[in-house]
Amino acid sequence: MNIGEKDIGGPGPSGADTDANVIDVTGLRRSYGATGRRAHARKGFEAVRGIDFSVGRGELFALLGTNGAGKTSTVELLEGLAAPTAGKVRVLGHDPYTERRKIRPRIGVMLQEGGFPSELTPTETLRMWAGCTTGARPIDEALSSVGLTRRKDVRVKQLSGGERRRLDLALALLGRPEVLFLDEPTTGLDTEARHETWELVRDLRDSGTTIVLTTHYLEEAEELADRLAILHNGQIAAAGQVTDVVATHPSHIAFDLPNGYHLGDLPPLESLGVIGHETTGRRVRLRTDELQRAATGLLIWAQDKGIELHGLDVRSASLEEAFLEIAKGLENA
Ligand SMILES: Nc1ncnc2c1ncn2[C@@H]1O[C@H](COP(=O)(O)OP(=O)(O)OP(=O)(O)O)[C@@H](O)[C@H]1O
Repeated sequence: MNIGEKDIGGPGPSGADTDANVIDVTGLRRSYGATGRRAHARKGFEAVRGIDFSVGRGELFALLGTNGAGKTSTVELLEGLAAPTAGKVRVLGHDPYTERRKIRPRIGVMLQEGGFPSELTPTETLRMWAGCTTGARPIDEALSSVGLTRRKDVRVKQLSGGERRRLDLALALLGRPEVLFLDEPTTGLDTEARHETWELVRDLRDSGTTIVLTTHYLEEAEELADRLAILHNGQIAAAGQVTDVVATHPSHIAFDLPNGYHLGDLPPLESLGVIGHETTGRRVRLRTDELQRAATGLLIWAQDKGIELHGLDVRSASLEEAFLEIAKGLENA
């Protein structure tokens, strides 16, 4: 069976949730080491500082952030592994901490480190896990859904890093979760294994599973996320669809200035909507919020002069550039 087939990711048993939102987070805070006693009250360290977001049914929502931004601290609250210091979390209409027994059978969690016994085979590992999973899928189906059928009787210690991550995913999917939490699912994988995992995740989303993904890889969020939030120092620095987050940052045009021409020979840069430029040797880089206007003006100029712009590169900001600018802006704030 393929992971994309409808019966694995689709909504499971119905619960208290009737809204379109599967996850709702309001004013969420989490502190470590705080004590509540008045006489010796200690504030502790606040890792999550009042965040709000929601995730709709069937959406793939990515939480991005630098090291220590508060991603894991947030996701643990969604998974019901800890209680918030303040604010509210609802997953499938329930408080994931106080009503964990209600939501646990309906969520799947892929942690950063699976840590299963290395002497067992994937089949044995899944069988052991199935024993404590409500409504577990057949083991062979779970193995084939992540492409591990051929490796099902090899010891875990002999699996590659990518195969182990796929076994992690198979465990998270064993109970046919409605909501899946993926904590850095491709860290340490090579490019090919990463792309294979992306295919599996896309199939799951297409089959209706709601997915919360944390990742360091901006390209991963760009490839997979319907919406994302960038966390920085426990707060949301930017949020929305990838195109929204990227659209607030300048696009780039780069080209080699033809021999015999100088920067001053170009049309006035402000008239092209250029907001910044730099040159390295003959290479010119322009920044603009009006990519079409700037590119058109430049190309018309080149055509009129009868010259070819070698090495021409015209592109919108990438998520990585937007992310770096947001982080830099916050550091300087
Ligand atoms: N148990 C803890 N006690 C005290 N501080 C903690 C604890 N766990 C995390 N922190 C701190 O809270 C902050 C947020 O950590 P968190 O692990 O949530 O970040 P993250 O975004 O997941 O980082 P990474 O990408 O490195 O995994 C960090 O400064 C971290 O040192």
